[in-house]
Amino acid sequence: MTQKQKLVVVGNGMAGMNTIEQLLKLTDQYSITVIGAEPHPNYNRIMLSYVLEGSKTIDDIVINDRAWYESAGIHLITGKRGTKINTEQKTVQMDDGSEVDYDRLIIATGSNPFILPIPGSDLEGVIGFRDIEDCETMIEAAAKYKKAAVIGGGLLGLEAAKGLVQLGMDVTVVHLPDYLMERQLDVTAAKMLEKELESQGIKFALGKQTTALKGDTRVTGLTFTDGTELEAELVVMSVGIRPNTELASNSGIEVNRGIVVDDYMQTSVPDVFAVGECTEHRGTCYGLVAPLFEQGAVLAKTLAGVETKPYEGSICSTKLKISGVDVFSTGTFMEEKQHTTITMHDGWKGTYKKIVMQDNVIVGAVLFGDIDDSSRLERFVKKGELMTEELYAELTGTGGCCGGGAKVNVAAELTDDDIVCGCNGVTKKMIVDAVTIDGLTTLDQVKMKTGASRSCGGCKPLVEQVMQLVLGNGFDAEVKEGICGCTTMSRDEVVEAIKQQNLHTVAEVTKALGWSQPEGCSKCRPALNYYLGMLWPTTYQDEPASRFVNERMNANIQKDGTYTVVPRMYGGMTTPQDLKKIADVSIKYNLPLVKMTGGQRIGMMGVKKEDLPKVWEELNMPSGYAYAKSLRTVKTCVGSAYCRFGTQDSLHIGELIERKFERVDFPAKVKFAVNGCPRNCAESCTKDIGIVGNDGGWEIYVGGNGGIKARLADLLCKVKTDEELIEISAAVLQFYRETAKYLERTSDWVERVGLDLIQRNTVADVEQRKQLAKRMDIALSRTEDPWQKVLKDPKLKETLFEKVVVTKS
Ligand SMILES: Cc1cc2nc3c(=O)[nH]c(=O)nc-3n(C[C@H](O)[C@H](O)[C@H](O)COP(=O)(O)OP(=O)(O)OC[C@H]3O[C@@H](n4cnc5c(N)ncnc54)[C@H](O)[C@@H]3O)c2cc1C
Ligand SMILES: NC(=O)c1ccc[n+]([C@@H]2O[C@H](COP(=O)([O-])OP(=O)(O)OC[C@H]3O[C@@H](n4cnc5c(N)ncnc54)[C@H](O)[C@@H]3O)[C@@H](O)[C@H]2O)c1
Ligand code: SF4
Ligand code: FES
Repeated sequence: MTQKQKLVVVGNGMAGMNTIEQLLKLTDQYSITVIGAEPHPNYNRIMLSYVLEGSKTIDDIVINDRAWYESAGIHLITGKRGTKINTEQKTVQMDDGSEVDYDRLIIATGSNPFILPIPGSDLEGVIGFRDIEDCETMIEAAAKYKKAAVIGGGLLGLEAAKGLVQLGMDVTVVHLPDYLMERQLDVTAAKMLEKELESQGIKFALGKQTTALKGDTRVTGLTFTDGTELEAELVVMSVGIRPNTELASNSGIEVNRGIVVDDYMQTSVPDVFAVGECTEHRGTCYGLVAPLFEQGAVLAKTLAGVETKPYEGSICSTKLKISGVDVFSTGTFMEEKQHTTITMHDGWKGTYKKIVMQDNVIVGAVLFGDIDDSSRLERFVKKGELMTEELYAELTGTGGCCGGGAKVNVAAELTDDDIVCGCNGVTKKMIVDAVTIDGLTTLDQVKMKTGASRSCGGCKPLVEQVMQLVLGNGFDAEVKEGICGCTTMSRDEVVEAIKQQNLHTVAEVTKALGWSQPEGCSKCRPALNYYLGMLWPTTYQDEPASRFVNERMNANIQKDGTYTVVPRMYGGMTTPQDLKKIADVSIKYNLPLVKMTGGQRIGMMGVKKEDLPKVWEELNMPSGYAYAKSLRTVKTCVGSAYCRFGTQDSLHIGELIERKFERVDFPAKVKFAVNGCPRNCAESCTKDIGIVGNDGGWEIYVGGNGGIKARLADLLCKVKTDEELIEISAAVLQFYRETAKYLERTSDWVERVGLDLIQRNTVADVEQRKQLAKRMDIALSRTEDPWQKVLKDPKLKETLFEKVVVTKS
């Protein structure tokens, strides 16, 4: 067997990983290692704007999760920075001193936000907006502070400002020129944009140059050259980016503004390539994904030894991702002497269109208010389309017997090679083939197969139009919710098919049910693993590779790559002996923080991965499952044992419940609370199951949630005895296991299936209730403490937790 060549990528971002995805489609000749400075797997940086404004979560924006790297055989090193390349010996050194050797190397280190070198720029509360950490800092600041300033009214600054307004902050955008987005818009469009954004709550300070930031430790305000000042407790700098060239320049690789590359993304040093925002190609550094993915396509082919056209540079188009604001710009948008323009400005409707031509060739455009023509204009600019009478009539809506007006079917007009999704280089033919050859019928499937609409999402309407063109009435944009893009089947259809066809592994399911990609994806694999375990509780062999990283590691990974260990404390109770053990282990392993959790137990933060098994062994306490879709905590009040108001023994019942239902898998995490009386000190109303003592027995509440979407629990029933309480709790939990969608919290589940159905099955129909409770007991009979399981299995311990020391061979 020939030895695979070693390919190392420094930079686990959008350009580097897109190149690797494209490379894997062409060849398996490389053994790949990826070094990423951030603690996360590869995520969609573009979507950070949506995370900030609250419409997406961090989980939603992960492009390739850790399971993807594992299944692609890629060695992923996160939380480490490449510091120096020895181009003679072909090694990359990392900031912890370890090394990795390469045959070929890709530098994909992206950019750094430019921070204005003015007094006060190092104060607390002054940040750029580039990564998850910045996003989290802003979200935290918005919870504590009121006034924010965003310096720089470009794409990033405006999206940041909108996000902060959504988070409730009073936001002023401070911009140097006297109109916004001057790098993408002309004055007319920029003024229309300003007006629209003002109506959405953003304030503007235009034509202002910041001289200093004020404050002792935390920023309190800005001062400007004209002597005026602005109060701000958070300052976001979005005044442009600088290619991150540090690694290359430390290593003797030619750097100008960016890392200098040729038309095949080769740097000045043999076998060292660069891609993405860190590069400079023919004198240009790019700051949008579409050009970076075009570079990646050329580089992937070069590395795979597949013939490729050279990369000759890109024409950029931009769209602002703020809902309710349609603005687009492509190519040359500011006319000069040599240009002619067509301009249409409708002040009443709030629309603006400008098309710029040179020698009759369309070279650029700006649209505001109505951007339906954006894809066509982008295409015309890329192709250098000539303006004709017909085209003029179409674009201005002035031609035809009815005075124009009829919308052109853009999808029909596209040629096979026309790009539909600029971000991902997806052509019309690729989408048509996905529908006609692969038989795909939903947008999610086409997105999964081709990548179309996976990044900024701006092309979604056009992708749908192309699908509509091919499928006609067979295309329904509002199709039923499939469990992911690998299938059109809903959760219920999948579960039913697993039962009917007696399927027992994830691979069997994806094969038998015709998944579009046999290995599944990060969305469906964990779901199938759960459904299979729920349906075949005594025989199913859990597939750890199909679980999220926290569940595979049995601990919660934190943003610096260390883990949190939370031992079980039944009913929120502990002993002096256990407390001493926690203290001793925390001191021994030098843990930076020991924290009381919201669920009445203790979190030991900052445990190194390789120390996890030792910590578990020395604690010798059961896992608290703080990382799992399982029973988390049973919060209790002191109840009748100690409280003078208490009528019921909440401590006893809380402990009983936690011991009974721990360890079994649920569709999502489950939290309980037990209270000794209706004063409700342990807050039953926001728990998945809340139990409240009353004089004659207990009240059981379901579907509460105190998290992102708060919901008060509904009263399910009142019972008299502890036995009834336990049996109904078991029946509710099992009914939830059997009918909820994977990741659906009880709060959403109760609203979807209805309290009535839950009451009928778990309270009214006693026989059904007993059957459910029995099935819960069967599921519970197979559980085992996961920490002990690892400790008993040296091989598992080694694969999951031994420190990977990368040495030069
Ligand atoms: C909030 C936001 C919104 C955006 N919206 C859009 C949009 O709508 N449309 C669009 O086209 N573009 C958008 N962009 C720009 C787009 O995200 C970037 O063009 C793209 O991410 C650049 O890809 P890259 O791989 O070159 O760099 P990055 O994605 O930044 O990846 C570089 C990675 O390398 C890591 N790294 C750096 N140095 C080292 C080292 N020495 N060792 C190891 N790792 C290292 C970094 O930590 C980073 O994870 C947006 C950017 C932001 C921040
Ligand atoms: N929707 C999108 O396509 C999108 C969204 C976010 C970010 N991005 C990309 O991220 C990168 C960073 O975005 P950006 O907006 O920071 O860069 P940018 O260079 O596009 O805009 C920076 C803006 O800051 C202004 N500025 C410069 N110095 C200033 C000062 N001292 N005071 C006030 N204003 C000043 C500039 O005039 C400019 O308009 C860009 O490459 C951008 O294309 C794209
Ligand atoms: S809920 Fe009732 S019993 Fe429990 S601590 Fe509060 S007052 Fe006492
Ligand atoms: S154009 Fe951005 S995802 Fe398609």
